[in-house]
Amino acid sequence: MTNNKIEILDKIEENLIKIREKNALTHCITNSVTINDCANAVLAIGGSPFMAEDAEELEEVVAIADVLVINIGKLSKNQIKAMEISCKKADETNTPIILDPVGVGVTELRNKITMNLIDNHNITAIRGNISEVKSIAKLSGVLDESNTAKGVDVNVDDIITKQNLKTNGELISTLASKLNTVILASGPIDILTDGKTTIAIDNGDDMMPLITGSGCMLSSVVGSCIGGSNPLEGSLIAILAMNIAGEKARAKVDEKDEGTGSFRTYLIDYLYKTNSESLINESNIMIL
Ligand SMILES: Nc1ncnc2c1ncn2[C@@H]1O[C@H](COP(=O)(O)OP(=O)(O)OP(=O)(O)O)[C@@H](O)[C@H]1O
Ligand SMILES: Cc1ncsc1CCO
Ligand SMILES: [Mg+2]
Repeated sequence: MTNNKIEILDKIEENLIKIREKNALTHCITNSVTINDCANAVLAIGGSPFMAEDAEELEEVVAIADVLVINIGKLSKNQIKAMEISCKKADETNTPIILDPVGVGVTELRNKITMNLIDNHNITAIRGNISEVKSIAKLSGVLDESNTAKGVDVNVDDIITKQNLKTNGELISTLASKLNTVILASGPIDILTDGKTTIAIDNGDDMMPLITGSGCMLSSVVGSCIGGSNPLEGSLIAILAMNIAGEKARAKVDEKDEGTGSFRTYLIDYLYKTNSESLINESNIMIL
């Protein structure tokens, strides 16, 4: 991708058309807490969700899928096996794999599963909160020490701010190069990088972390967008679509004096209403 902001924004319209035309079959192995929100988010952006995880059918599912999303939020023995079978098949069929390493750093099991997936398969993109991304940096030998996430939530000491943006950008870019993958680290400001181009995205709303699964939904939407375009540009559309939908959903709940339950519904509504004009005009991105 170019490092020119105008050229990056110029590609949004054609990529969003491609994503909608492709209607990428998005195979998700994900946690049961937010699985329904993920399926609805995929439909809203223009993908086609397929949540399958029984070993018996997985090779057939991956063979027809455009993209595979792996979310380790609520692991079970069956799911771990499903992830291994699906990723092995996805490597054979060159199907992009998106990894959401929920809670990596918090338990040994999550560390083991995450690093097994990263070390043994072609991961196209990793989407996690900044604590999760830093934990992977530590496990990969790119960072000496890291805080741990608070369960599935970011550690407050890690939150991306204007002050630590450059340092975080450099760290995540180094990690992306080392792992040969795109990384999208989320928070109040998000950082997206493939190791060559690094973009900060300052959109979204502080109500987003107050509903469960805004990150899981984002990872699934990243999957559909990558399946319909390409890793870096697809991830950029996904994060802009989610965060601008978040901003509009917040304005709507404030206007109607509502709360987080309604916010969750409006988030899907505005994801569905995503259009390139608003992604371009309302985006607040900076090339690092
Ligand atoms: N304080 C904030 N202000 C604006 N946007 C935010 C804020 N916190 C998170 N977001 C947005 O919310 C979405 C999810 O990011 P977050 O870092 O909370 O993911 P997560 O911790 O993996 O979530 P979960 O595991 O609950 O699904 C991203 O689109 C991110 O940009
Ligand atoms: C709350 C929760 N617990 C395991 S997965 C999940 C969804 C948000 O990541
Ligand atoms: Mg998460």
